[in-house]
Amino acid sequence: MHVAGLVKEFRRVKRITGRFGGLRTFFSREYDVIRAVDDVSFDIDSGELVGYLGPNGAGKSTTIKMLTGILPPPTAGTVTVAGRDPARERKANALNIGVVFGQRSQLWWDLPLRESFRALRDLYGVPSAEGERRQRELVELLDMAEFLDTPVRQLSLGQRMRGDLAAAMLHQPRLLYLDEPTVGLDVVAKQRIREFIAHINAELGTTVILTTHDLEDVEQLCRRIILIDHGRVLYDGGLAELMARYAPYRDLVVTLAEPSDVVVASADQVKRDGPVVTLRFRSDQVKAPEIISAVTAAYPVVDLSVVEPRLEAVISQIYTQRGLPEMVAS
Ligand SMILES: Nc1ncnc2c1ncn2[C@@H]1O[C@H](COP(=O)(O)OP(=O)(O)OP(=O)(O)O)[C@@H](O)[C@H]1O
Repeated sequence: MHVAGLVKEFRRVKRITGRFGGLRTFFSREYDVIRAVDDVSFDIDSGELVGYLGPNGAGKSTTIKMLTGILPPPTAGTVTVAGRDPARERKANALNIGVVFGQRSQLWWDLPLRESFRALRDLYGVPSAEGERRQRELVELLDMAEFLDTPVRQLSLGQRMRGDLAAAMLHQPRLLYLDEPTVGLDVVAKQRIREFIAHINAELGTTVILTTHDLEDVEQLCRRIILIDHGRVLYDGGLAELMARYAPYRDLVVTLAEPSDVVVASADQVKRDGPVVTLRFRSDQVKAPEIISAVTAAYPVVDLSVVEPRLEAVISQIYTQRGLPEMVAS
């Protein structure tokens, strides 16, 4: 997939307030232009699993919609998916891709899942024996046998999401777009969905583009992330590299036999709460055992643990200051 200089602008009628505002807005010819995607470029190779992340309103869904061809051609720039322009070759592109929008089901509300699956297999022209085999596999992987004959409207959110994922995979697309596939799910249901995503990526080689606000999804699944804000790419690279660059430290949390400050070389005390002291050290310059030895040699230690920086801390700082920080403070 190749995306170059992608721009999408929306025109929105300017709202007029005051007397007869609603009516005047209705007849108005004045527009505001919203640049939802602003010069985005990236390449994604076959078999990658990439997190496409950003705060609310960053332009993620708009990008995904252009990649799937749901939206008309972009304001500027190009998108090529498997050699095709998705907006102009929508049908051919559809055979190559699967899409799941977590907030909105693609299934037929009144039909049982089994019927929805059959209709989709027909729609995509999947030969019936092959379709049956894939369906059986998906039903097993997502543990759906119990509710296969239940109308979609009666399914729980977790069941419905599993149904949507299976529906998107029945024609075995090379590329799967997932827009918040775990939104609103409990921890067990989220875990099941994550395992499924990891499975299809590893076993079928499906390329996955994942949009989510759940950073545990990202930590567990993505090696690479593309981070956007205000329609622009802030970061495109490895998750490990992001952490190493912006949070190259570890915390050693020590509980002492009695309250005291701790002074050791190569680590700074960043917090003290009674006998519990937090020491921070650069993990690229000094190893945890060295700090632990120094502390235990000089202080009566009751308990200790090493705490890794959280992706959440890095991402929330990037969102708050709307750009990449020098280094994340905490
Ligand atoms: N059809 C549309 N008409 C006008 N403006 C739109 C339209 N779709 C999106 N926008 C605007 O474009 C911007 C980006 O929206 P988009 O839905 O792509 O963000 P997002 O990153 O997916 O956000 P979220 O995480 O909240 O889903 C927002 O300011 C939004 O209001």
